Amino acid sequence: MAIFHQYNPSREQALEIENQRLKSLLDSLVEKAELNQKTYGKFQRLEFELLHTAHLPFLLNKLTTDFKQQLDVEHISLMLYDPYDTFQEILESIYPDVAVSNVMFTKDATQFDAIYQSRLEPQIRQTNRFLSQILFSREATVRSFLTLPLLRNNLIIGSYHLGSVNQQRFTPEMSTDFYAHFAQIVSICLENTANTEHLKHLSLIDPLTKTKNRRCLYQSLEKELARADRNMLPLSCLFIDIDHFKRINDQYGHTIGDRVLEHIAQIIQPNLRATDLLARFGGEEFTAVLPNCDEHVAEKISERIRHMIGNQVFSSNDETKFNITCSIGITTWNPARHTGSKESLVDSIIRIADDALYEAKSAGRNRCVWKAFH
Ligand SMILES: Nc1nc2c(ncn2[C@@H]2O[C@H](COP(=O)(O)OP(=O)(O)OP(=O)(O)O)[C@@H](O)[C@H]2O)c(=O)[nH]1
Repeated sequence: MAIFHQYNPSREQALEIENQRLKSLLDSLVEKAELNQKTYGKFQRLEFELLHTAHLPFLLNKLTTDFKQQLDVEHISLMLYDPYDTFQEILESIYPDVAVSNVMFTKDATQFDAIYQSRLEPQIRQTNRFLSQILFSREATVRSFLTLPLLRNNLIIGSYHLGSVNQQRFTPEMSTDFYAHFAQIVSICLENTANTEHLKHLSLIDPLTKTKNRRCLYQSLEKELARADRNMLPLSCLFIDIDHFKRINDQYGHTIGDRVLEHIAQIIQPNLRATDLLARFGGEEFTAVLPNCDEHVAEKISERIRHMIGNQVFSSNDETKFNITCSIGITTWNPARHTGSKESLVDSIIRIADDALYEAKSAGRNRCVWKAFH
């Protein structure tokens, strides 16, 4: 028996409507997938850029400044947990000339509680003016923002904040999956870069006095001499040595001797400019490199340092007061005058400053001697 379906216009119509509905659903899914693909590609490019940024200040500036456009926000800030000043030490010691903007450092982990309460996950806000003023600058107009906790091994290491003038930029229904993944990469990059840079920093400083060490001195002196040569500017070098330091150790003990050395570095440092370099050459001997400084200024600075050290009153463990003196050897390299070979210039300048120091010691100590570069 043959079965004939009767033509049913309303059924056809319903199918057509259903067909249209499915088609537009499919279109919107395709559109969403394409958008996701685009967003995925964008975040991948950002993450790739981060992973290839080896220097801390450039990484920070990338995050807070360069990425504004790619992340489609007007304001970005970063708060880093820095209980031991590790980040700040790296920036100050390795990159004193590079400015970093919109980065806050905190020793107080409870500051992150104020941002995240107990939920350490991406959070979108639209009306929290109080928090937005803390996270971004006071003047910034922020109508919606996203806060991303930066975590390593379940511990917070920082917080990354994206702020928009547009209230619809971050809405509660928005998915934050891509941002959460991005925050993980940011955390890894920050931690890795900070660790590597911290090791670099430690390899260049003297642990006792926190001045630069001899390795750093040689590296910097080479660079500074090349710069002085390019700019035709004089460069002076000071060798500062405490007189009869052995007696301090013998009389008051090694710990007091160490404390004196720390103190001496603190006395010398404020007499130098930010572009000068102070290093512990070894033992009780410090070296200062003074770019763009002729012999007259170098002698004045040396005399001031010598007086300040001589006037300082030190105390032993049993509160016995004592003074110390120092001798300073100085030399100046002037590219306008010294047109000879530049080979072993670093060694020569150190040798001549050291010779000048030897002369100061031989002449009775507690004095500055300038010796011409030859
Ligand atoms: N406390 C302490 N002493 C150190 C350190 N490094 C070197 N010294 C001491 O510094 C002293 C240097 O002695 P000398 O080289 O004889 O020089 P000086 O006694 O300062 O005599 P002059 O330099 O000739 O005036 C030695 O006793 C070293 O043990 C250190 O890191 N801490």
